[in-house]
Amino acid sequence: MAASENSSRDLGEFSKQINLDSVRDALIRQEDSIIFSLIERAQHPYNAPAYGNLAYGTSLVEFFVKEAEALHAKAGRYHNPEEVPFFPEDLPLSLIPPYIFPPVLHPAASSVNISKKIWDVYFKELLPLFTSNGDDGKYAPTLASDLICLQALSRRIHYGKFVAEVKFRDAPQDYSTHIHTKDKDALMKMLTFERVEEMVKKRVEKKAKVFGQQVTIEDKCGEVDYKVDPSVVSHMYGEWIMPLTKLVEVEYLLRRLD
Ligand SMILES: O=C(O)C(=O)C[C@]1(C(=O)O)C=C[C@@H](O)C=C1
Repeated sequence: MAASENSSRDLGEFSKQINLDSVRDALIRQEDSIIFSLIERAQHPYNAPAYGNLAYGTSLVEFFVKEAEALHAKAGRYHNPEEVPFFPEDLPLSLIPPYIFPPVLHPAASSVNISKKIWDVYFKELLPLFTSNGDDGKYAPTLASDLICLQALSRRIHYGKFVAEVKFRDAPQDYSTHIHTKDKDALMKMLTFERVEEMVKKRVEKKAKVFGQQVTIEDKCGEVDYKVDPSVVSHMYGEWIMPLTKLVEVEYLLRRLD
């Protein structure tokens, strides 16, 4: 749909329809993208030379992601408030007319960007957990897979802005008290649902089992070999993906009354 086709009435309606169930549904859907992206990346070993510094001070991965983001920016990817670039500096302008996204978030949302943290966590913590040691020399497909992983993780984690927005709308008075006093711990406590987090960890483990099985025509008995260890996926969610989503939620809420 072209920009001119989304009427302001439709945009307003959408903004009102979003609720905790719908944002949680979006997070559940994004689990599929994350798990498939990990499975794709796990086809290759760690491939350290893709991440080391090149002679002129950058790495192959940095070059690859910057160039890809420049192309995506020209195609309008970052008009979408769900998409946050890793290298926002010097991105080219979009060549296509902007699609007008429903104005769900507070304008200060655009200043919430934890891409650098996500980048560090992905390369230092996550990648070594789900790739084997070694170097197959196939750096182009490796980096293409890294890009998809990074984008899926970033979209999920920054989606915390939408989650925080619906939580704020559901209890504006309670959140405002802690926002005024900048009480990060109280905000973190208010937005945390341990029971939901346990469900997320169990579900992603199950999805990793279903999506990561070798499918054969004959039924096989015995040990199943998974493409990515399902318990590692659950661990990643518990240790990094959900905590970073909550960090985004807190950062967004702190700016919600600006
Ligand atoms: O579902 C929520 O309420 C969220 O805030 C999302 C999320 C998550 O990252 O999955 C984060 C915090 C909650 O404790 C539970 C789950």
